[in-house]
Amino acid sequence: MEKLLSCRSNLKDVPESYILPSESRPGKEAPPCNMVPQIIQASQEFGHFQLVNHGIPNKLLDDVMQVVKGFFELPTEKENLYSKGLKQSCRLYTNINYASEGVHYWRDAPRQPCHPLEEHIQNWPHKPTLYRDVMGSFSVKLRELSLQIWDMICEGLGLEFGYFNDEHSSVQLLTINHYPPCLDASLTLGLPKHSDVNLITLLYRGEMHGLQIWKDEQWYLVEPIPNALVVNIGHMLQIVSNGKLKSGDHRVMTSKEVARTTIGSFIHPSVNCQIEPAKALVDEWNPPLYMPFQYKDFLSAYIADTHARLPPLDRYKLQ
Ligand SMILES: O=C(O)CCC(=O)C(=O)O
Ligand SMILES: [Fe+2]
Repeated sequence: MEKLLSCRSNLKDVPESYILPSESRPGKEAPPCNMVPQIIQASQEFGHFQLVNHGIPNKLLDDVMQVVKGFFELPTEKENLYSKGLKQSCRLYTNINYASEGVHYWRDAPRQPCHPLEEHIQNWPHKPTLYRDVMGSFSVKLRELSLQIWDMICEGLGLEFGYFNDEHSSVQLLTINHYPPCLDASLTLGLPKHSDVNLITLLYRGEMHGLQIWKDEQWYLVEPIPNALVVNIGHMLQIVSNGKLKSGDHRVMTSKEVARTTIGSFIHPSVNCQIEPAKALVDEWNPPLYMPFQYKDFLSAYIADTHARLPPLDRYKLQ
């Protein structure tokens, strides 16, 4: 009969019969997949990628979808948050800028600042009851994930780790995009062609179709992958990377049959942050492509340029 392992107290070596063949021993597994080159390539070619196995539990993602859908079923919560004043930090608005845009877009969107959480959460909607708990945990996890992705981007670009962990990332806005069913989806858009203005966006959109990206002069549907997050490179990251990464144009289609709800976490610089190509990426062979500016100046020029249909980065280009 075999002896119990726990009774063999004075072994000097591991008995032959326990030794695994060398290829199956622990430590011989394939090294973890290095995602850095893939992230850099996707950010250069598309300005977008999808992230799976990101560590945010599926249960939290399900809860998030439930509370945001629940929010849109509560007329009073919506009315409380609805605001025409752009100064209100946590507000529900419709379209992009209803007063000034020529054509309206088929979208309602609560927008809520969320970093640091304790400074903002008391202004968030009260209902559904779990809204603050669930969205609070989600926003913290999305921010951590954004910083992790940045570390990978820093590694890929040759920037020091934590390059963005200062006023480049001091603002985080959570936007819930709600696109109700539309009588004729061929006549409308949920959002027009745009690139996000900020540095990086993480978008959770459940399993619904609707998001398209612009590449090589045509629109491509972004296939929903269960529980994946879409990552968008924004205009500011294009500038800081001195054009090595590209902000990705995208738009949102509407649907006649179903409402679609998505949640975006937008990491912005502080309004006074100086934005410019990172010094480590500029030398005599790689001159800066953009001039320095303050983020708040970019934001006001962006609105004017969008109305005038001018590409928003052109006014900062050096060549
Ligand atoms: O809802 C989506 O699929 C995209 C939303 C988006 O592009 C945005 O909020 O900037
Ligand atoms: Fe966007």
